[in-house]
Amino acid sequence: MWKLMQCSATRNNTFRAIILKQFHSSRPSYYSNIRQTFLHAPSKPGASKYVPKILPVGLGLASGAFINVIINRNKALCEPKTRMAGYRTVSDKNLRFDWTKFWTYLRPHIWYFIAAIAGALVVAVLNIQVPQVMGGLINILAKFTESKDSLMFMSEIKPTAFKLIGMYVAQSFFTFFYITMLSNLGEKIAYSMKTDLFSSILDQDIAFFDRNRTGEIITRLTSDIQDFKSSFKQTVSGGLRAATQILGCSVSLVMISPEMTFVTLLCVPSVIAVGTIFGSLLRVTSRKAQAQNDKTTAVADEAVSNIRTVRAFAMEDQEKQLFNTEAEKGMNLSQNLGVGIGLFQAGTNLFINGMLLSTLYMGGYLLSTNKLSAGEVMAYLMASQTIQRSLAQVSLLFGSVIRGIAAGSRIFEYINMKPIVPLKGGKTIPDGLLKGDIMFKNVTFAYPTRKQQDVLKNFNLTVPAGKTIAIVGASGNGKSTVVALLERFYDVKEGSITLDGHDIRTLDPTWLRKRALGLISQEPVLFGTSIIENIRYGKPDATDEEVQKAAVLANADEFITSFPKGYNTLVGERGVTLSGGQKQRVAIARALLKNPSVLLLDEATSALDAESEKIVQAALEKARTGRTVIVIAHRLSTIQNADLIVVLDKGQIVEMGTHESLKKLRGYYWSLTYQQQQHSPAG
Ligand SMILES: Nc1ncnc2c1ncn2[C@@H]1O[C@H](COP(=O)(O)OP(=O)(O)OP(=O)(O)O)[C@@H](O)[C@H]1O
Repeated sequence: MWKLMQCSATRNNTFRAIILKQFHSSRPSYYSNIRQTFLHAPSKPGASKYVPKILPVGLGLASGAFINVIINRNKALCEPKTRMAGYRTVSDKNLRFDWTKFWTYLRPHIWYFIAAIAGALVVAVLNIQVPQVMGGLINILAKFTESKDSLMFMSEIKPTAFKLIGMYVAQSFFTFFYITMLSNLGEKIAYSMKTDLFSSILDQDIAFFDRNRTGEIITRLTSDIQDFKSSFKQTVSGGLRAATQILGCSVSLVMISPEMTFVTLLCVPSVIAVGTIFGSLLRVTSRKAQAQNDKTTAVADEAVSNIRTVRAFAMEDQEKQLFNTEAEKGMNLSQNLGVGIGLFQAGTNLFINGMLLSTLYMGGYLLSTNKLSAGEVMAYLMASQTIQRSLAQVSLLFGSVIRGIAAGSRIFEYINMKPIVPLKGGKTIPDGLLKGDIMFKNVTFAYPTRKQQDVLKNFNLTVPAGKTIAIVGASGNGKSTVVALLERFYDVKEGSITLDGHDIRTLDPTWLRKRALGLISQEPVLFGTSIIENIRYGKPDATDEEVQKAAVLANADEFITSFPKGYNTLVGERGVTLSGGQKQRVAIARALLKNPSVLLLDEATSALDAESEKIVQAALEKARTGRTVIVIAHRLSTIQNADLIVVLDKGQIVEMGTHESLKKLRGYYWSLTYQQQQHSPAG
């Protein structure tokens, strides 16, 4: 060591400066990679102040979790009860990554992939060669530290310096090249997966949406796609580079000094072991933190989208408290992650410094015994550092791969999911021939999410074309279910439903919904665009005149034209800037625009006040002409003109007749509904 110091002192400071510069410059990007690998979100300024600097990671994570449990348990005992965050955490355990499917996304862009790999390999090969050329440069520097012949120095150093410059320029160019290729590839794959995923989600059965929360579905479209994309890019670029560099630099090390290589190799297994253990510990914490972030987002999402209910119940404080609790859990997990990352970085730092010192010591010894030149020691240092960095990167990539595979599995789960009721395919009835005869034959049905409970049992109903049938009954007796089955939102368990004698399962569902049926429900939801766009949703190719005609039929034209912007008035999110009656009339116009043969009115006026109901009712009266109509109703006023009234109880028809005949019958369920309505202002 002493000899090495003497050597360094006499040969000037250049050698030391170059070594230290190389050593330090390598670390910022390396550490930012670590953070990128384990943290999904960019680091928060100031977050590190919470992180204790030295703690064994297991102890840190475990004690953090223990303290959290104690704090949360005490809090739970003291805090007032508020709604639960009710967010279903999906287990990834049974999901499998579909490699065949992945290949179908990769195959069309295979040239980008090959180009990216080639570029990354060139960069890796250059990285391997740079230490050797740098070593040559150091040898020339060392040679001229004592002799002051600058002309000679310039001529000797020129070829090596130019070679090095050329290599650095080539390295920059190929780095740019492979990152661009990889970025294009990643974006193209992510785009295809995202659009396929969205398309698959929209194709799913309604039962799928009964089972899964909107927040969870959206997470797959956003953060899972993002995770998969970044993991893919990181794995291809980092993995390839790391593997090539480890291999290439190992060869260089052996060529420079087999003795020193042996000493270095002794450390490799421990580096891999520690890296892997840390990697998996941090990965688990990272996944927990990410899941907790999703949960926090879901709480915020529900509070914001239900702001009117929150305000009406003065629940702002409770919502804030719920959000704070979930956000705090997220913060605690992220802090644990921070402790782990801190320890990992500190440990890596210590290890790299130790390696540097021992290589210097050993290198100095070999230098003093003339077995190695200063340039060779320098080349050795650079190559061994490249290997250390690459090894650390491989262990970090391991976490990224696991995360990417988990995200990919979740994405493919939805993409590969086939709906029971397909959107398209089947017979259609030509326009002129469609009459609108409907028949339910011995229909038994249970919702897929509650298979044990038959909502309809041996349900039989005939609705002749052009007639109006009203279905009444107490709440929860299956009235809306009749409409849902006709729309084929679900398929019947037993029996069949026919339209003009055709089982609806043999008809094209898109044609059925687009052309044959028009559904108007109790709480119509509009899209946050203009009134004209909302009405045109019923028939995208409708002219402005057709839209206006439908609005006139729905008694909507008058109020629409009274707005300063008329049909171009924006209705706000879900139509929030329109009154209930106005929204309903826009929805009626939207349904009438497609000129359906069968009109399904699922309590279409029950959410309205008496005045609005009268206006909407008048609109519906006009719309009924020449159509088969099924009315689901609570109020007698809505069914006075029905040709037949059916009383439903626990999924079975218990009474059937005209308005007058049923009034006389006074069956239990009918009289219940009847009496209720007689005493209500709208009845
Ligand atoms: N998507 C669903 N998944 C599971 N069960 C459901 C679903 N929708 C309704 N149900 C159940 O089916 C039964 C019938 O519901 P349905 O909505 O048809 O009743 P309804 O007579 O229209 O009631 P209301 O007059 O209150 O609207 C109820 O017990 C209800 O809880």
